[in-house]
Amino acid sequence: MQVYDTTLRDGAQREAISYSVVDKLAVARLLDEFGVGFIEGGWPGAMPKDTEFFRRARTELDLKHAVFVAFGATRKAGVRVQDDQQVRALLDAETPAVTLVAKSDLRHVERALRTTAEENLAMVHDTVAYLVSEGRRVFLDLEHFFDGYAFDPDYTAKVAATALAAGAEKAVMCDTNGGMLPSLITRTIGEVKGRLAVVLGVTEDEAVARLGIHCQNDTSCAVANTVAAVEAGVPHFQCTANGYGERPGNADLFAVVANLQLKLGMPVLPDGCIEQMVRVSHAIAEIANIAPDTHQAYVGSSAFAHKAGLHASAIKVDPVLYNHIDPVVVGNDMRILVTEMAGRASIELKARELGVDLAGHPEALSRVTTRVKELEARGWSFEAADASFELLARAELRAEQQDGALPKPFTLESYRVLVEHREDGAVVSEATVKVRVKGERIIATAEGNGPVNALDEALRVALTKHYPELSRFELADYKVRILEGSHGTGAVTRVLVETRSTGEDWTTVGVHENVVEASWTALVDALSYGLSRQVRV
Ligand SMILES: CC(=O)SCCNC(=O)CCNC(=O)[C@H](O)C(C)(C)COP(=O)(O)OP(=O)(O)OC[C@H]1O[C@@H](n2cnc3c(N)ncnc32)[C@H](O)[C@@H]1OP(=O)(O)O
Ligand SMILES: CC(=O)C(=O)O
Repeated sequence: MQVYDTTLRDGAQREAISYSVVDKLAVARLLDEFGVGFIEGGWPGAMPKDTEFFRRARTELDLKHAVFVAFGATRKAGVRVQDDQQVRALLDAETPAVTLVAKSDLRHVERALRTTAEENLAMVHDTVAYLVSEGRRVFLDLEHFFDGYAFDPDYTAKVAATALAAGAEKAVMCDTNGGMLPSLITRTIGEVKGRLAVVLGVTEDEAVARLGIHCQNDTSCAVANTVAAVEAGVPHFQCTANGYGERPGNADLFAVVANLQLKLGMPVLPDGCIEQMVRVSHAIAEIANIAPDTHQAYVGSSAFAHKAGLHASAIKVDPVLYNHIDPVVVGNDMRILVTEMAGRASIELKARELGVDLAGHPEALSRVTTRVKELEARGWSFEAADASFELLARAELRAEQQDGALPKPFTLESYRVLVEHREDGAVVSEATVKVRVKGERIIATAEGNGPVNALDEALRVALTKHYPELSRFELADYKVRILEGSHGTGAVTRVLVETRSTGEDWTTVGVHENVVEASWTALVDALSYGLSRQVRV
């Protein structure tokens, strides 16, 4: 099976992606580590960056698994192949393999290329034969193959046969406009292999073994179409990391590889590579400057995240019951989400994940479950606030064990926040907190660029003497959402605070009609949680 990656060529045709040469080198290394068989690096001669990339790759890219491929078009109509500058640039790239794009839909030949059916066949033949004579492995991408085949099957099959007869290793059927469905792919390949077998004088199995598949994702079926082609006997498939590509994109390399390897038992990658899937997917997203899709199959952080209580109750018995694969196989993790849809099993599993054992404490478990549902109904959201959930679970566990309340690093007497709009337009916030810390009453005041920042600063001033570790805590993110009121109440504000300290981050939540009070709750949880992890309070 040939796993052919075109992230650096077709994937770069996605809106908003613009790789530098250094980015391209880094992506190529990641794809090679992932074990793909071919890496299409770009179109040398079409843009200076790609020409430069191929020049630098010669000395800077030491591929362990993959064959490096340059991409370009067949010679121009009416131009001798030896005189075509684009074809020259393909040779100058000095790659062991070249992929040529050719028109295979007669309408495109006549209307886009503005040439004859015969000249297009000659362009294909001459360019393939020339590059083969220069020692290159040649693949031919048949643009608009499926649309062309539906319009004029004889001509489209003839373009494929011409390429193969001229020495192309594979004729790759491209669903360029991405309009196919799996059943149409299967049916077309069934017919095409029969036609090619006759023209090439080989068996149908030998004919299909000379084909490849390249699917765009305009019907959201690119992965399914690719898998259908492989199931029909096609031994070469082209994909891009995370499905990046023109318009809605291409077939996602990771989903195709996982489907073939894990569902159909085809060993498409070298041993040990499939476990790298999540790491490679996210690293390429980072380089492409595109936030990873959390819901992407196999590699998304939500790909194995379970929210429904019923799921969790079965997962508690055996995770296999609600996961289509073991997430570890692709380098992912299962997660249990705690929300209003949680049942006792979800709460027990989530608490266990956070190191709180509620399994032997049915009353505490019930109370935490009820409390989560009540709070979520009032606008709280624990899904993204593990730290607040952990504090809640620990508090209920201590109550059941009659250990008293969860120790708090401080108790609040009061806080006050002022926002002053001055004559010169400056807006200054000032907060005063009065707290008791280890028996000492402390009053502290601080200014900030907003009321929450001022509160955070004042609290730190008050607590730092007793908890110097606080200086390492950094408020990393602060999100506010206004929620519709429910049960006759007014709107409420939900605040999520993300805090970071050395090697760790955690998120807490607060909800109130007043944004400052919601922020205060989230801040207090953030500091309490952080201190409970780092010092005994
Ligand atoms: C389906 C795909 O995604 S294939 C990959 C497409 N990728 C790209 O187009 C990205 C890189 N492209 C480019 O940088 C430029 O389009 C270039 C350098 C290739 C060509 O630029 P230009 O010479 O200015 O031509 P332009 O882009 O306007 O048109 C393409 C030309 O190639 C011709 N052409 C198109 N397909 C082929 C083909 N398979 N074989 C030969 N010539 C072709 C067109 O007829 C047109 O010729 P014309 O200039 O004589 O009218
Ligand atoms: C070649 C290619 O990218 C396509 O036809 O979609």
